[in-house]
Amino acid sequence: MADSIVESKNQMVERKEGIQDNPLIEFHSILKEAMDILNYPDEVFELLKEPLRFLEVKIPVRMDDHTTKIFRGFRAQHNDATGPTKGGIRFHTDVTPEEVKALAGWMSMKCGITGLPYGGAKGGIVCDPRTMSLQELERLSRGYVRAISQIVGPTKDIPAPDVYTNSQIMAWMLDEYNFIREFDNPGFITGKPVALGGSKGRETATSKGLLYTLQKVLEVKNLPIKDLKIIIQGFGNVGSHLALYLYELGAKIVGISDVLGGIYDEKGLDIPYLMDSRDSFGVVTNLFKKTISNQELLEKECDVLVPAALGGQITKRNAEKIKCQIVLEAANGPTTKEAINILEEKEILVVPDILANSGGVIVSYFEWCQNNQGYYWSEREVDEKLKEKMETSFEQILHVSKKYRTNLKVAAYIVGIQALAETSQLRGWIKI
Ligand SMILES: NC(=O)C1=CN([C@@H]2O[C@H](COP(=O)(O)OP(=O)(O)OC[C@H]3O[C@@H](n4cnc5c(N)ncnc54)[C@H](O)[C@@H]3O)[C@@H](O)[C@H]2O)C=CC1
Ligand SMILES: O=C(O)CCC(=O)C(=O)O
Repeated sequence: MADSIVESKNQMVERKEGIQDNPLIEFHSILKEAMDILNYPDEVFELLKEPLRFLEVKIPVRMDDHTTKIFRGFRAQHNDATGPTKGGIRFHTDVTPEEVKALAGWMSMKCGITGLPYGGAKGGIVCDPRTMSLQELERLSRGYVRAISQIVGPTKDIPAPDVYTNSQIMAWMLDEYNFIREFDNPGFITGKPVALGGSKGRETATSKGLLYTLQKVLEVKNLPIKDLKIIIQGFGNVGSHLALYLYELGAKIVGISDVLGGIYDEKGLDIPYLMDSRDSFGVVTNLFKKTISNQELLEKECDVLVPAALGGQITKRNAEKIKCQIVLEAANGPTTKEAINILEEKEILVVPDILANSGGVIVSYFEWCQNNQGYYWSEREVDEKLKEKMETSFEQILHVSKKYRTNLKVAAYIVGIQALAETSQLRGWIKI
């Protein structure tokens, strides 16, 4: 969710254009391909294909009209061999158990790739925060924490923001947790406001990480960033900040979109204006008369296409029509395995989510470290450490992709799986 929540009820009709395949099946299929290359026994696949723990809860919330609504929530903890589990919480009408399980698995991969002392987790609540008041959202956030409090905590499982959640929601969740556990460590949750122990640089960390990854890719491809034509799907926390960084470096952002549709201008869009004009849910296209659909936007010609909204956006149904040189996966799971194969045949490079968008969890880790030591870093320190981790992870995955002659997606899984398999073996859970 974008930076702050304002109390606005978005009455516009949402155009559901995403083509959502089953993300858990997606996770399994690439997991299997990577395991086959590693020649790991089936027991490793059996261990990693589903989370070790999955909790489904019902959250009764008193609504402003005095009725009680029961919300469905989930928390999946994929693997805690390496350390506590870690991952965001999504508020969305389409959240499903399969999606949360896949997202938790992807979090494990990210933590393995970047060498964080965590396994993956993810949470979700089936709700439409755009139609709820601030008070209803606060009661829902607090209710969720009460419902999952037994299985989370600063040394067990550490939540963070994801789609349609933000630092204010993290603050309410922290406050509720501190009621339940008296005063526990603020490291129970990350992505908090800086005034409550949040890290400088967390708000923009995912976008910064994407920028550092893209810069490495462009270096390899010998492409200057200036005047590159870029399209970004999704203009929330991740998409909008990335757009601004690229715009400031001289790239031409020719298209952006939000849940209502897209805008496109081959002369380039005024990103600072769009940033100032978007609402707290990352919606800005409602201010324009001439819009196109999200699917049309994805199919426009550009150099770099950045899906930064939801999963399952580029599939076998539209991959043939994608016209770019690089797909930079900012969202989790935006490109299906079948689509990646089609894009590869078209010589389009797919930079995988579990590498490219790991800046968020990296700075969340920095936030947790700062909370644990009670000593806080400058934005510059955070940024330098983030850049170093992003670049090292990219180099490692590039190396593995060359070694095994495979694409970056499978290479990223290989690195993530190896890290998890090593700690799981050391604990005596599996034998590789
Ligand atoms: N926030 C973070 O730190 C991280 C986020 N991600 C991933 O990045 C993606 C975006 O997350 P945030 O920017 O944080 O979310 P956000 O809630 O701030 O923004 C979401 C954006 O996507 C748009 N959107 C929603 N549904 C859409 C649809 N069907 N078609 C097109 N646009 C749609 C919204 O209008 C909004 O502009 C998600 O996939 C998330 O899991 C990944 C790593 C970390
Ligand atoms: O910051 C975190 O801990 C998790 C961020 C997240 O949910 C993600 O990378 O998908």
